[in-house]
Amino acid sequence: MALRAALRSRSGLSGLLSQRSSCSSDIRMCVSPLLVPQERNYSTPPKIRVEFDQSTGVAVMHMQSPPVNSLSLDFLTELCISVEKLEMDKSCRGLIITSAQPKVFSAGLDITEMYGKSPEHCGAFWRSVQEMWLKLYGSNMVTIAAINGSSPAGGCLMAMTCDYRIMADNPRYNIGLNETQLGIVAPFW
Ligand SMILES: CCCCC/C=C\C/C=C\CC/C=C/CC(=O)SCCNC(=O)CCNC(=O)[C@H](O)C(C)(C)COP(=O)(O)OP(=O)(O)OC[C@H]1O[C@@H](n2cnc3c(N)ncnc32)[C@H](O)[C@@H]1OP(=O)(O)O
Repeated sequence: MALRAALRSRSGLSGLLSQRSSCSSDIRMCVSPLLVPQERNYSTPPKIRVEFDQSTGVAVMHMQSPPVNSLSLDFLTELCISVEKLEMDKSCRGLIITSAQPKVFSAGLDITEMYGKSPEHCGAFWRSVQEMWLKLYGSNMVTIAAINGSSPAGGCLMAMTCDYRIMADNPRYNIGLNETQLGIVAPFW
């Protein structure tokens, strides 16, 4: 419902994002090496589940945030912490990222994080997006996106930051960047 409201009010959404784009250099400098969980509600089930096989050195990260693994601040924070933990374990050489949700790898940025929120919240959210792709793109592990469902926009970004991508062969699954259709201008990075 909130997504539909946000899509109906494109100008509000793009306005907020273009506000952030005007201080993109500031954002770049603000990316911190460690994300501190700020709004994590520990009563909710984890959005990320990691299985690490010591014998192969390969970890599988299951994204399990119903319904569509949208990239909320909480989700991104958990994901980054999980990647950091694996990075610190030198026996972990490879990381496979996949979805535990049916038909969707990730729906991209959580629209509800950007609609009707304060500039401060949008700033924190955008930093967490940057942190996610920087962490994956710069990882020492071999990273693979096992794309077992649709992966628009931020979901595509996440997959692109991995070293390899394998996508399930299903014509119903889409992948690509659609932010101009949504009226979003991706800021400089
Ligand atoms: C290599 C280095 C490069 C570095 C570059 C750095 C930066 C680059 C900058 C930007 C690039 C990335 C930009 C990202 C922008 C975004 O991600 S904006 C989000 C765009 N996402 C979408 O438009 C996806 C919209 N959703 C869908 O298409 C479909 O929902 C789906 C994912 C294909 C699933 O379809 P399905 O039929 O199974 O489910 P529903 O459509 O019924 O949805 C179920 C439920 O989920 C809600 N929902 C869907 N998507 C989102 C979302 N993105 N955020 C929040 N909520 C979402 C939907 O509203 C439904 O909820 P309900 O109505 O309450 O049931």
